[in-house]
Amino acid sequence: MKIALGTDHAGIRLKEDIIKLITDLGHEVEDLSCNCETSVDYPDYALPVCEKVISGEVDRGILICGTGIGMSIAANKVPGIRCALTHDVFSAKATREHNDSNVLAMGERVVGPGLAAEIVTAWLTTDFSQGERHIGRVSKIKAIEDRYLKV
Ligand SMILES: O=C(CO)[C@H](O)[C@H](O)[C@H](O)COP(=O)(O)O
Repeated sequence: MKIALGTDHAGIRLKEDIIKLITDLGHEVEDLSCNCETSVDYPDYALPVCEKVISGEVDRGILICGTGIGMSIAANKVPGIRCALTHDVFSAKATREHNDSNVLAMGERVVGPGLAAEIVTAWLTTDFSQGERHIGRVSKIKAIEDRYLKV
């Protein structure tokens, strides 16, 4: 798969480890993160990653900020993005199986590099279950987007 990665200044320290991990798992990384530790604004890094996912240029996106919260809020404003803010391995698997999440958000101030690696590995190696109930629920998320896009 092709994975777009975006971090702000508060997620930058996890970046190199995550790039190496994704590459070691056999995937390609497009790094759209900030390049420095000066303060930047997370929506500016969430949006390009989400646009790549929506356009199909990449298969999935990973976003890292201090808590993962700002990135996930911004990402979930983009129609078609199902961004999961995830800080444990169980949820990383569940959100792929149940929600078919296409973006993962994590907080560098919340998880250490070891747990972050386990979360990313679980998220990248788990498929959507294709269960009928899950397909129906994901369709209902799309219906909510469609409703508000018409306004
Ligand atoms: O949006 C966030 C918090 O919900 C992100 O974690 C940001 O990275 C964080 O707000 C950055 O904080 P800073 O004090 O500007 O470093």
